[in-house]
Amino acid sequence: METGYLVLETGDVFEGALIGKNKASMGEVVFNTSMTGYQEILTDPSYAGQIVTFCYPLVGNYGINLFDNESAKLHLEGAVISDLCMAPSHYQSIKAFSEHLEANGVACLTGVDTRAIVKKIRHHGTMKAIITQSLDKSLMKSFVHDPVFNTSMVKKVSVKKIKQYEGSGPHIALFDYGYKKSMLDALVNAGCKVTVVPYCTTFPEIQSLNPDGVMFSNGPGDPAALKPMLPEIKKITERYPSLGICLGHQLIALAYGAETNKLLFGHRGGNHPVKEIESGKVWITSQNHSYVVTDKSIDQEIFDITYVNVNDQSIEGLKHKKLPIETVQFHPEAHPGPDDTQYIFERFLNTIRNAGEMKHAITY
Ligand SMILES: NC(=O)CC[C@H](N)C(=O)O
Repeated sequence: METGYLVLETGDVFEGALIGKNKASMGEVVFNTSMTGYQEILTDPSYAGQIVTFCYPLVGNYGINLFDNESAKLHLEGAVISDLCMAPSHYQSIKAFSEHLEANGVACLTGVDTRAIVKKIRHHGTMKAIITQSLDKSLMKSFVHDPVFNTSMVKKVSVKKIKQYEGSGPHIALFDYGYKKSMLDALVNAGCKVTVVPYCTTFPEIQSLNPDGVMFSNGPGDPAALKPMLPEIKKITERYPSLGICLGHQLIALAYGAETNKLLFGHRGGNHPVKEIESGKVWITSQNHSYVVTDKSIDQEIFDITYVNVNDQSIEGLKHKKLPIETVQFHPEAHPGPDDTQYIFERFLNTIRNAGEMKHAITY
């Protein structure tokens, strides 16, 4: 293995061993506190443009299997690991983490003090970083010119054409902003027919599919980058029972006039406690996001706040007061992390079953 470096925007340099892609890789450095689930994290499209620091010290010990991919590709820009296991042991393992990254051209720096990196991120916030083989000065200049931080990555990860999955239950249009397969699985396993649609699908295009409900998926980047789509999202949610998850939640809130802001270092992990306001119950949730809906920007004439984060009181869920629209910031589909909040999918499907008459409530 060759020597490599993680260089942060602050100028801090961490030396380690480089595997995967041997040239420079740039992204926004974030950290994830999950103890397992590295394969799901590698393939979650919401990590596009990011370098993920794994907080759990041992990664790769159970290898890579055929079942845990959340999408067909690895989307992250790079991985930073304390202790990478090169000889995995698990009956389902088909290859090692290092082989998987090498085959997919993703840079990985291992043998670094990830605790020190996490401390930097917690203090300065998520920031630009490079995984590199050389400490060439010209590389550092590219921090200033990185397009990744200015454009929407949703376009890159979304399907280009609609894709259908047959089922005998309700028909759901699933907006693909970079959806995780577990989200599709939750619907298909419940018997739904699912039509996955590109991120830029308009209201008339959704109407022509005649769905019973619409789901707005997770996805990478700043939700504000999808501003041109907000009027369409508003019309769609006024017409069809809707569920928004993570980026989908943020977009629905924006469409109804709320604002989003960026947390200092986000929530990424498998044990984020979230309080359900109505029942007072605390659910342990899977999370992966930087942005949140700004609480003061929510019009409480339009939305009830349904969930809040126990650690920082940030908004974790909304419910429209009149229309069947529900949104959650966390990931009920889990993978990785606990599936305690899977009931949100069941509730959505029950809402659809009870909402038949609403179809004609608002017409255009
Ligand atoms: N997982 C997601 O959908 C993330 C949403 C958004 N990209 C954020 O970071 O907040």
